[in-house]
Amino acid sequence: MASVVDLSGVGVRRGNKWLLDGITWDVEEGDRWVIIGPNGAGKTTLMNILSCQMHPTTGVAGILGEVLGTVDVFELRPRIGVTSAALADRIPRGELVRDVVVSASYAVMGRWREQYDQMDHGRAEELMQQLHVEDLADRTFGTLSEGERKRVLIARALMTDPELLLLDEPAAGLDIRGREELVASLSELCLDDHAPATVLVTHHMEEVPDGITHALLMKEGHIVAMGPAHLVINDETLSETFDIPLHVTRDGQRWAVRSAGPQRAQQS
Ligand SMILES: Nc1ncnc2c1ncn2[C@@H]1O[C@H](COP(=O)(O)OP(=O)(O)OP(=O)(O)O)[C@@H](O)[C@H]1O
Repeated sequence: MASVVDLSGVGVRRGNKWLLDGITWDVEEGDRWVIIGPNGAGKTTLMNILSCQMHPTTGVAGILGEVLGTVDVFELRPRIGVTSAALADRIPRGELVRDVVVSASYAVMGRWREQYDQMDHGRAEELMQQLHVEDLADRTFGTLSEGERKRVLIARALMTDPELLLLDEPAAGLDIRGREELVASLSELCLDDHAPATVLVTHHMEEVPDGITHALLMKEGHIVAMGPAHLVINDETLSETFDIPLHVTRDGQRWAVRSAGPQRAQQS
């Protein structure tokens, strides 16, 4: 399997602070990673390196076989699909859903005069079906629920057939139904052999979809644990990551976590 991400000793420094420190990590084709960590752990900074929006201060960041700093990032970025809240904010609210998806072919937000061919439209239709938003194709983005928007953005991120898919807190701000529908869509994606290597960031174990193969736990800019998800995610590693005693359970393919502190001890 080829390396999609190959980080070696990556650090990012701003002022006196190391936002990332000594990150050595490989993502291979077919991998589906979840990155878990508390607020301020450095997850978004790491995603900014992966999406070629930021260069490391130290170390070597290999992305899709190229080394950041030695390659034109404008050639690399179209090979990477990204969804994030920051990106969602930049989508014009009056844009039709079908145009939000198809316009990714030209890496534009807000369709103007670009011409798309039948293949582009066919691909957009296929992805809207895959993400269960085909019935929303003629609605404007601004009229969608938060959960619907998130699924449309994933369809858009897949439009260019990326080799790496980055999902930064895809379920943030959703109610339980929205979260469950999104996690179901993400599970389908993660279990699809043809889907690109995927890295998903979340704070919540309940949002980890079926099909995730690996986990990277981080805090204060460094890695606490990483490896196959079923080996890495446990009471000890999660408690260390979040600095609080935690108890994690797995029911079927879904994870759940709760405090293992004094309250729980008193109840039992
Ligand atoms: N340009 C900057 N200068 C100084 N500090 C920064 C800068 N950008 C981010 N930070 C700090 O770096 C740390 C890591 O930020 P980052 O956004 O990567 O964390 P995160 O894990 O994504 O957090 P959250 O879960 O809250 O989104 C935070 O403490 C943040 O305040």
